[in-house]
Amino acid sequence: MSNRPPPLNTFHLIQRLKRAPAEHKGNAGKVLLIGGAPGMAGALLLAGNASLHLGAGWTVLEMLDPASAHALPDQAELMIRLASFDPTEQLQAIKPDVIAIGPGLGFSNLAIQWLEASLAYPNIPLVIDADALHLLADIGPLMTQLRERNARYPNQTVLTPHPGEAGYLLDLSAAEVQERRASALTDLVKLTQSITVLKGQHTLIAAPQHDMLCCLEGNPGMGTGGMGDILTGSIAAIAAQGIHHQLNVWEATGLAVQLHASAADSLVAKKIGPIGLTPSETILEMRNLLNQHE
Ligand SMILES: NC(=O)C1=CN([C@@H]2O[C@H](COP(=O)(O)OP(=O)(O)OC[C@H]3O[C@@H](n4cnc5c(N)ncnc54)[C@H](OP(=O)(O)O)[C@@H]3O)[C@@H](O)[C@H]2O)[C@@H](O)CC1
Ligand SMILES: Nc1ncnc2c1ncn2[C@@H]1O[C@H](COP(=O)(O)OP(=O)(O)O)[C@@H](O)[C@H]1O
Repeated sequence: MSNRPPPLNTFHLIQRLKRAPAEHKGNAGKVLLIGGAPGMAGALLLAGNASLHLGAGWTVLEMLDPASAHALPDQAELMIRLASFDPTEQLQAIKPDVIAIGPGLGFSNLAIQWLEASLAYPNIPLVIDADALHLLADIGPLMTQLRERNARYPNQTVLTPHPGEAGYLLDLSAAEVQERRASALTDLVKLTQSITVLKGQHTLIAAPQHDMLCCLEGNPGMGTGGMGDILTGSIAAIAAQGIHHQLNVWEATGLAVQLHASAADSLVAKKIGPIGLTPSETILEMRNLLNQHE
């Protein structure tokens, strides 16, 4: 008998995202994405593109790289601005419905300040990925802040580590995490008290209030830099729509994980990959799947 957790089965949730005729961008929510330090602006742009194409009402990027913090003519929908030096004040001004932080964030003082301010921002979905996970592992008070946030606002915070990041949080190597993925995820949930997505082949998700589920879709074509960044933007966009469409953060996370992996499978079935499959192509296929099932 297999010990594998039950499979993710989320596509029935897509109906809840169906838009009523009078709906407007306010009903689809405002996503704020934070990251894109020098050399890694692409990570934040990919997350932003995923948020845009997965249906967020507004997608705002706080870009840490000054050279990249300007509007892009071919992606004019993205509201790209230079990351403020006063994150708390900026969050009060933007009033996001969902925050996602980490893609290409780096480890600067400003990155730390943005993570502190995001953790302190009350009671909205918060997705923490990539370099922000390293900061949580390295800086004890940030981990304490995360646990306090989860005690106050349960089921609102999502962590999306790949095996390397999971190992960093647990003081294990990526290989050790891979040897015992399910128990590593249980340890991560205990440590962080968050909805946690352990990425890699057969992505696992679990939370303090939810049993573990396993994504059976996905393929090695997904091993391309930026593929995780688009998952972060997708979770944020679906969680943002979920606020007015009765989809909670656990459901939004599961749906994004399954859509992401299924989109990659669908592209491979069309011979677009596995070799050379790109995150940008995967975003567009996720949008196709979302609208097919709507
Ligand atoms: N266009 C851009 O601007 C992009 C910018 N990006 C940004 O760059 C920053 C750093 O990200 P990164 O990709 O450079 O390295 P990072 O993810 O910290 O570590 C990689 C190591 O982790 C492990 N590992 C990972 N997956 C595994 C698995 N399934 N199974 C097993 N192990 C696995 C593996 O460790 P190993 O096995 O080698 O010990 C691997 O070597 C971050 O901010 C990101 O957002 C990127 O998103 C790319 C596009
Ligand atoms: N062999 C595989 N099978 C299924 N999914 C995979 C495989 N390799 C990578 N993935 C998926 O691709 C994504 C890679 O994310 P991540 O490592 O964070 O990328 P990046 O940091 O470059 O954005 C994750 O969602 C992971 O589950």
